[in-house]
Amino acid sequence: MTIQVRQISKSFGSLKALDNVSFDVTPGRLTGFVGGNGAGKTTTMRIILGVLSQDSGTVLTNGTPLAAGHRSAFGYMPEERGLYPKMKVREQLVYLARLHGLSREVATANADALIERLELGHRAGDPVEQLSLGNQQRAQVAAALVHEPDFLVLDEPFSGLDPMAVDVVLNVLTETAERGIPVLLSSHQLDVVERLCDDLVIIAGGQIRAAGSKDELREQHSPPRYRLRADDVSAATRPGVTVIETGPGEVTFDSPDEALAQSVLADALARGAVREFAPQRPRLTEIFREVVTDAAPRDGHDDGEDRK
Ligand SMILES: Nc1ncnc2c1ncn2[C@@H]1O[C@H](COP(=O)(O)OP(=O)(O)OP(=O)(O)O)[C@@H](O)[C@H]1O
Repeated sequence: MTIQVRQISKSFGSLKALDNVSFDVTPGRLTGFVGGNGAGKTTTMRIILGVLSQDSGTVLTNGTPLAAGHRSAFGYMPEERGLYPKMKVREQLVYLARLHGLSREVATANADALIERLELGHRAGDPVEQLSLGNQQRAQVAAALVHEPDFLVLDEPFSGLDPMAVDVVLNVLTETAERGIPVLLSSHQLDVVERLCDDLVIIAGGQIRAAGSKDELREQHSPPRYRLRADDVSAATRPGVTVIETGPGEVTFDSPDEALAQSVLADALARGAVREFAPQRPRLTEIFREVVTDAAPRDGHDDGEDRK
């Protein structure tokens, strides 16, 4: 099942929080939804989940507009979280799964499996409010998954987690995606998203600035730049090639096409040993900066701090 967000717009008074937002969340892949404070991530997720209504636009699954009933099969980890603080972790997970119509046996089996996968076994009998924030967050992830959702939406699932907890949660999300469930997660931690996600959607000022697979985005936004480390790097000095940086035994250059870059490599090989030849791909942080600063902020769009 592919989730298709199509031309969603939403205003709060005079503030246009979302402006014609469109993107896909594909099964089997982790899609990272990235943007700064107030960019529109939570608003988009709430609209997908049906807890907030859009002014215009549609959310579709495989081409069919989403019906309210279908959304009950979604899993959601809201930004404001949402577990009952006084209820014990295991009891609460079983309860939530039962609310979605699962039998006691299946609900219990799912809860126990998630408790184990998220390494919460030692706290399963404690009320949520007694857990550390990181463990509460793991419990939230379990709550979003315990009823076997067919689409998973997580608002900032990694914020406040230590690196080991990030890995534990990530493994669970990757397994979920591998079972064919589309997973959309928002984050402002670009390094984490870069490591974890297959697809990216970049939003700023309520508009989608870039979307696609991590590799596609790197490809689209990379300058045609190469790095060569070799005995003799003088091959890069030739018409059509722009040398960006050079040092003993190494050179970074831009070449307008792959064939010309390959001829630099062939030449360098003819002259001696080549230790490295590779295209230089930009990091996500660089792409993000490029696509987000490309567009000036629009009137009335704040940084989201006033509401928090
Ligand atoms: N209920 C609301 N009433 C008024 N303005 C709102 C409301 N919800 C969101 N906004 C505004 O809409 C814009 C988008 O907010 P949103 O929470 O979707 O951003 P975000 O990308 O999730 O940001 P953050 O990372 O800070 O949570 C912000 O300017 C915010 O102040």
